[in-house]
Amino acid sequence: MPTRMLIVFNPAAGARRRRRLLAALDLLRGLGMRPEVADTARRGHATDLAHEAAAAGVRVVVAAGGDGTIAEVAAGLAGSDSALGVLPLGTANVLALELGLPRSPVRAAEVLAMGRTALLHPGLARYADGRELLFVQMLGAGFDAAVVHNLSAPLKRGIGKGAYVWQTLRELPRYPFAPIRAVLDGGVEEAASVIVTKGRLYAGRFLLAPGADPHEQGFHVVLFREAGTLAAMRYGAALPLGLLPRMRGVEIRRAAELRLEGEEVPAQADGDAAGVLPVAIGPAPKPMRIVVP
Ligand SMILES: Nc1ncnc2c1ncn2[C@@H]1O[C@H](COP(=O)(O)OP(=O)(O)OP(=O)(O)O)[C@@H](O)[C@H]1O
Repeated sequence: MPTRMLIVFNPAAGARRRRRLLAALDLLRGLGMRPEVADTARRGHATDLAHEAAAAGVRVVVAAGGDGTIAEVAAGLAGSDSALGVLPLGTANVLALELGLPRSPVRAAEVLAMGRTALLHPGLARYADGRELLFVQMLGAGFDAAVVHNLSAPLKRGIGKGAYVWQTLRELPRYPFAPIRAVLDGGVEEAASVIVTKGRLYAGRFLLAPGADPHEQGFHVVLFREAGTLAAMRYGAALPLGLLPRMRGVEIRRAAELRLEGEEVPAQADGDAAGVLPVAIGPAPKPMRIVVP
């Protein structure tokens, strides 16, 4: 009989994460479950591990890490019947917050043990060179992607979310704000930065797109119209106050498919660097199941 659950663990962030994983494992074993654990050895490894597990008929493959690990596991499960589980051990854990998953590893393990699933509709980004990238929460182009591209991994491990604040301050005076053309199914838009999102939240529990829902099809496209350091500072200050969606110069459109174009504009997907524009965005060929509370 195939294993019912594989936990794909990203050990890159050190000892504290391992302790949280062990707490979750204790709970699952106490309930008589025998999950297997596989550590990732490199970027992208979680996709291979998840793909092999799905091919072997593993019922639930759990991403134990942050949003990047979740996206990698989801990419490996795409098109299969295996469900995606989440143990939130990352820095921002946006998808976990979006789905209402508990932060405590023991409580999150209880959710996994219950095994209730819902449909998730990931997005698929297609690049000019034919490369495809699956994302579960968002794809950003412009300023926030520049922050992600230049973020120091050791600093992120050391001070967590503070690393984003630090890198934002470094990017503010130097990011060139090249214009972005967003070709939505309803028309063409211009913006300085764009975040294409499946969910409501951003950078943790901050509100970005109030009407979005990862269980539904389609995307909310957040357009940041104003370019420049001052505008980016205003947007950054509004985010933790929950005011971003109502800011002057911020507009939200809905789209089933879209294309983002721009000269040397960086992109990020689910918090990891994701190449440069142009990129075409649409739904993944098949929705997937995700374990939810
Ligand atoms: N063994 C490894 N060594 C180095 N990098 C790895 C390893 N395993 C995974 N990674 C990479 O680390 C990146 C970040 O990991 P992850 O998303 O789990 O945590 P995070 O970035 O702290 O969390 P969040 O995305 O929620 O902020 C992933 O995109 C993944 O590609």
